[in-house]
Amino acid sequence: MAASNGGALPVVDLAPFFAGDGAHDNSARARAIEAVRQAGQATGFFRAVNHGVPRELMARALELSAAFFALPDEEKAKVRPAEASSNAPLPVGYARQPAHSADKNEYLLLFNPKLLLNKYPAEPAGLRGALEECFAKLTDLGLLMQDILNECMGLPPGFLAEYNSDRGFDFLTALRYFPATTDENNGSSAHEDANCITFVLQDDVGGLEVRGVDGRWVPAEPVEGSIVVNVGDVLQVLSNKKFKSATHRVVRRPEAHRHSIVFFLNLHGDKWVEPLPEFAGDVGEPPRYRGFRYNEYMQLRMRNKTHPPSRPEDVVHITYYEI
Ligand SMILES: O=C(O)CCC(=O)C(=O)O
Ligand SMILES: [Fe+2]
Repeated sequence: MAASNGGALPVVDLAPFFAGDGAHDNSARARAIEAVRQAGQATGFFRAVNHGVPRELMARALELSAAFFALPDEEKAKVRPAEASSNAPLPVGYARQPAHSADKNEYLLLFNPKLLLNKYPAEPAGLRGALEECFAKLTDLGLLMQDILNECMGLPPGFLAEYNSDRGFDFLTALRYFPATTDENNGSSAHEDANCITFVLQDDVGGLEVRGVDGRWVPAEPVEGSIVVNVGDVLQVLSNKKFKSATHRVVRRPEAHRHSIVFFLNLHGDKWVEPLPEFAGDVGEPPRYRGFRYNEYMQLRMRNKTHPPSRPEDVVHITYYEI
């Protein structure tokens, strides 16, 4: 059996971006930026190490999240989203994919804790704190990665930071995937993420896969302490498809629940998204997408989940805006 060494994904060492050893090592910095550029243009997927999120926090959050999902359904139902309309861009709290969905998982969704929109489980003690700490650390990592991608894309310094300066739409999900059955193992169907940049923390079960440049599925195996990073649709559109929104899926494994914590560095719903002139008119390339207001796309994507179309071709992807 092949070793699960995670060797298939490019590894990006972010140590030179943090204070301490190597912080002023410009060649290490340049290597990391080049590795992100190559991965971003090839598959949109890579693995980050020395990313500034403490290992202990990652392990603790995954363990507490597993303890929450192991609670009886009645307990979990206490944090179901309120029926009445909420100010949150997506329903917060606990949800299980609808029975008719091909995706077999359940999750807890939260927005930036500072917005006071979230619903937290009372149990297990410590889960709320761990998820809030993860949220803060992953936001910091998201902003760093956004600056790195800004440089990879050759944009003016601080361009993406200014374009995406509102942190009101970022969200985090803690997920549990059910064990595969004898006839079915879909955990999360092949998709691209709608947002800007996604980070995945996972337990040791495995099952996350990314579509390689040759179209084959490559496992993003768990490697303790590392974080899987992927580029989302917003950056694919801004870069006029020079940077790839990673196609990925989760395949369930038999005999084990899988847990992950996924952070989505997002974009405010009011923002307009279209190919930047640097990747279109300025370089004589036709725009590959028409412009759209981001919230329109997010709501269409949410509808895919709540009202899955019977014909797969009716599921909305970023191709919906393709010219
Ligand atoms: O759970 C994972 O590893 C990935 C989940 C995912 O792709 C998503 O929520 O968009
Ligand atoms: Fe995803």
